Order: sequence, then structure tokens, then C-alpha cells
Amino acid sequence: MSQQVSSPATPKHLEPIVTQERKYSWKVASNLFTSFRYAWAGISYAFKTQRNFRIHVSVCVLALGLSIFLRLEAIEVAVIGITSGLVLTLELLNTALESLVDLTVKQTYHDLAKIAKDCAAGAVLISAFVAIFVASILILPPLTKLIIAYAHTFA
Ligand SMILES: Nc1ncnc2c1ncn2[C@@H]1O[C@H](COP(=O)(O)OP(=O)(O)OP(=O)(O)O)[C@@H](O)[C@H]1O
Repeated sequence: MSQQVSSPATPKHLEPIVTQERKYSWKVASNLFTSFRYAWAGISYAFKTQRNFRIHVSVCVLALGLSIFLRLEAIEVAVIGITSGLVLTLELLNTALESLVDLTVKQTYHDLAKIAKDCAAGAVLISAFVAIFVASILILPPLTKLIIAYAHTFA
């Protein structure tokens, strides 16, 4: 794996980038509403194209729905919301990184492309495990209690 290494950027090198605002961007959102529109376009792209994102959205909605239905404490619902949001956020970043890698190396194999994609996928996986762990701890006990109570009612 031989890489050409460029010299580190000095403040002098950075000057043209920091003084001329976003000059390398093809387009810059003109206002807050436009920014939201582009953000929504990204979320909707991920939902349409990424099976994992759709699965994560479904599981998150289910977990939040159950936590509200089971009347968990506000702090518990908040924790489930935070862990769920983290999974969806990382899935979106994973999708963004995949696109950047594909843009850079196209359909050629590169060890660094593999590392970037595998690590991003690993980050999503860890966050998903944490979210499932947290949701299980908070949701399973009251859910089991409810199921047992129903079973006794109809026995
Ligand atoms: N250009 C590439 N060079 C080397 N390995 C690649 C390259 N593109 C993809 N791969 C390997 O193939 C795997 C799958 O690639 P893909 O683009 O589907 O990413 P992914 O993170 O698995 O996608 P998703 O999150 O949608 O399941 C990557 O994790 C990586 O190991």
C-alpha cells in the first residue's frame, strides 16, 4: 500500500480556504429553509436506497412506540430516543461516507476504501447493539409484566 504523502497544511496554505467562503462548494444553501430541504433530501435518499436504514427506522419507531405505550418514565423514553437517534445518525453518516468513497475510488478496489467503509459499518453496528441493549433493559421488564397480567386475565 504505497501512498503519496503531501506536506501538512500550514496556516498560510489554509488562508485561501478560510478567507473565501466555501469556494469549492458547487452550491451553498441560501437560507435555513433550503438547508432543511437538502437535509430532508438526504434522509429520504437513505430511506429509499438503504435497507438497513429502513430496518433501523422501523425498530426505532417500535421501541419509542412501546416505551410510550408502556408509560415508561420520561427519562427512560429520552434515553431510548437518544440511542435510537444515534443509530439513525450514524447510518446516515455511513451512507454519506460510502458515497464519498465511491466518488473517490469508483469501482476500483482500495485497501483504504475498505477500511473506511468497514469502520463506518462497524460504528453503526456498535450503536445498534447499544440501542438494542438499552431498549431491552428498559422495555422488556414492563412488557413481560403486561403480557403475564394479560395471560392471567384470560386464563
Ligand atoms: N472500493 C472498495 N475497495 C475495497 N473494498 C470495498 C470497496 N467498496 C466496497 N468494499 C467492501 O465491500 C463492503 C460492502 O460495501 P458497501 O458499499 O455495500 O458498504 P456497506 O457499508 O456494507 O453498505 P451498507 O451499509 O449499505 O450495508 C465494504 O464494507 C468493504 O469491505
